[in-house]
Amino acid sequence: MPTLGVNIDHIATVRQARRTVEPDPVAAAVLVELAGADGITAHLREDRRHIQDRDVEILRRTVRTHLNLEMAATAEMVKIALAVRPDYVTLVPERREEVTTEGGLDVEGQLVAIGLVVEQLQGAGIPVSLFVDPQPAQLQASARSGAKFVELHTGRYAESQGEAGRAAQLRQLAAACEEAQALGLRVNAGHGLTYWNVGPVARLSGIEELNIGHSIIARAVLVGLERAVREMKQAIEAG
Ligand SMILES: CC(=O)[C@@H](O)[C@H](O)COP(=O)(O)O
Ligand SMILES: NCC(=O)COP(=O)(O)O
Repeated sequence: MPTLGVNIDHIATVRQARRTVEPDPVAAAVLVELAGADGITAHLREDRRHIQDRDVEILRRTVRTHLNLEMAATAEMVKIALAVRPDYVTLVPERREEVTTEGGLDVEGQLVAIGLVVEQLQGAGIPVSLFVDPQPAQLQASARSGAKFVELHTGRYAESQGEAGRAAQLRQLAAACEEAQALGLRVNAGHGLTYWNVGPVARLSGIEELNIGHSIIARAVLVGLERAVREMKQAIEAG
């Protein structure tokens, strides 16, 4: 059964809508952990559209479970990660004009650059996860990069239409889980997972952690964080 990492980016989205101080993602992380989350994920984007540097610095001092810092593979972000020292880093692709993360990292095409970032972070004792599409070439390149983890991008599964489409995407994710483990990679998964589609992904063999954000925060707006987190844990356990 995978653990649950809650991505609190969109607590910060509400705050940034007025460029004010509330709701505070740091306070949200405390409530999320009290509700039973197994980890906190925060994505410090280069454009700072939601999570701010201050959030990450304080989260490092307050998170009691584990802190996953999502970031682009840039010198600026490496410097921040080496200073903050999250429990692990997930390298994700970023484009300023994107609404949210679109595809996975092109590890195959950027193997040298990504490998250097992996070496810098893991050399400093910070494990690295690579956010990749569930494709053999990307998994093989991820293993060559030296990264400890991959996080399988579940966006295409989440957006798939109809039973046949979902089943096809799930088969691809299952095959990717198997190949990643055979390559010696540890496996997480995330993006676009909801209360309604998380079950089949939670049942895939070998996934250690599901990173879920938008769907939980969207429900929390209506019913509160504690219930939203608890119900996502239940949805994962129900499988
Ligand atoms: C990589 C991924 O799918 C998310 O963790 C990422 O944080 C999405 O970006 P936004 O939170 O800015 O939508
Ligand atoms: N890496 C996936 C993540 O942290 C959350 O993605 P989403 O659930 O907000 O789509």
